[in-house]
Amino acid sequence: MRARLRAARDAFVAGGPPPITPPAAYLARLRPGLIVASYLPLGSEADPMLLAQAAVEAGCTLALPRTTLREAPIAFHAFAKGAAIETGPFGLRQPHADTPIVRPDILLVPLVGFDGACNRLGQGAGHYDRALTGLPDAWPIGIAWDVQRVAVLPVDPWDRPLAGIVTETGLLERTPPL
Ligand SMILES: Nc1nc2c(c(=O)[nH]1)N(C=O)[C@@H](CNc1ccc(C(=O)N[C@@H](CCC(=O)O)C(=O)O)cc1)CN2
Ligand SMILES: Nc1ncnc2c1ncn2[C@@H]1O[C@H](COP(=O)(O)OP(=O)(O)OP(=O)(O)O)[C@@H](O)[C@H]1O
Repeated sequence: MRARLRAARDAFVAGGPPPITPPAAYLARLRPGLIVASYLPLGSEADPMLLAQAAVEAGCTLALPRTTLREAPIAFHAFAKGAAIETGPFGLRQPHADTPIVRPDILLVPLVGFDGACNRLGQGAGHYDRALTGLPDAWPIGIAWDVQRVAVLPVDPWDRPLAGIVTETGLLERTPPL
């Protein structure tokens, strides 16, 4: 399923990716001082840039994930405009190790696949599942292209669902809310 969804994502983006714009329910949650974790897209991943920009405009602090080994948990580092970015494992663009580690309030989450119940299929390393288990009060929203939607994803006990998913056509909200 991961291989099929990555191929669908590549084909979609090859046609010229549309922008993903911030939905009203996301904008309504932004408050000065909140920490919003974004990510820098890899390959054909959906780009959360416009949502990250809206967070900065609302006075939020941006954070980015940092990965060392596939086996190790990810950490979120504060990211200030103009701060240096380095290339890490898998070609990920990420903040330097010496920038402060922070605890996000809102997370823009990359994904390989999602379903109508806002279940998420990731890279298979458990990075976001583990991070979200440690952030039970945070609001996680997935960022994706509509072609990444499947009817039903298999759910494992450790899988963390998302509060919603934003695609190029709008916001899918989880019912009941997280
Ligand atoms: N842009 C982005 N940043 C992110 C993630 C992500 O999915 N996307 N992560 C989410 O957890 C974390 C990094 N974790 C990762 C874990 C495994 C692989 C991985 O196995 N990649 C495969 C195949 C990639 C492909 O074909 O698209 C590989 O390189 O072999 C990548 C990232 C944190 N930062
Ligand atoms: N809270 C956790 N603590 C320890 N291990 C975890 C936790 N959550 C997931 N894992 C481990 O991570 C591995 C990968 O999980 P899974 O395949 O569901 O990842 P995924 O859905 O691709 O999402 P992502 O990698 O982004 O979190 C599993 O072997 C699982 O045991």
